[in-house]
Amino acid sequence: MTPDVRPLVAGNWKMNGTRASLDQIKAIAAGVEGPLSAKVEALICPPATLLYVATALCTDSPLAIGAQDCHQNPSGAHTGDISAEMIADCFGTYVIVGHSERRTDHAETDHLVRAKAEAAFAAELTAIVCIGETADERKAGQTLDIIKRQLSASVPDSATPENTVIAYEPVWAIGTGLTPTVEDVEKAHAFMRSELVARFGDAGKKMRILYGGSVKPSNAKELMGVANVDGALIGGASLKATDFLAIYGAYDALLA
Ligand SMILES: O=C[C@H](O)COP(=O)(O)O
Repeated sequence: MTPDVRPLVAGNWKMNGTRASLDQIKAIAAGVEGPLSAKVEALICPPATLLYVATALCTDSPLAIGAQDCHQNPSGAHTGDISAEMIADCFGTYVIVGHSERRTDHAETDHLVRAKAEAAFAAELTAIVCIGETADERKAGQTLDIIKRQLSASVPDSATPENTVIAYEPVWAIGTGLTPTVEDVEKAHAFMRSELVARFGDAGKKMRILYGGSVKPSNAKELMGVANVDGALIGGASLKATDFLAIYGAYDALLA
């Protein structure tokens, strides 16, 4: 955790979820009602097909709804893409950009990810900019070099604590059940904090840095308790309301 920074517990549903899954969103929205919501923010990013109906379900809820990607342009001939403006038009407030699955499946570069984050800012969305090393890069001892390059190249100069969240997701930890040691998470997050402060000054002290990669109810308290870990980006465990809420609820003990 970082002093005076409101953590964010975010779920990324990836390419999962149909209308039947809206019951999980309803349960999460109901589950995050209560005193903890003043201290910890909750977000679900369903597939784009569910975005509008999900925001409609959450109008009176502290649960925020976001999207998983946006195009870098505001409109135009880009079949199959959605713009940041369209997400805002559906009342989404966040968009994930640069997830490693997009970097791999769609060959997204740091330069493109930065342009997408800028498009998000223009539509008054908060961008969750994802970074993280692969297993080979880790084995080669390049973790901090990769983090440094991706942070510097993917995060726009106009980033602020309000419009930007960083999500550190070691690629080898995503969906594998593997997580870095607490010491490794602490080291990576301390490094990102120092890089953000060097670039953005005081604003860099307040920018949230999430950890993502096999976060589960069983390891949430330990991971969320690490210095400079300001929440989680959760894949698989966010699909079930009970698991998501158990992770969110880990802050009950951490903030007690
Ligand atoms: O965006 C979320 C991450 O890729 C983590 O996924 P996971 O929790 O299934 O490992």
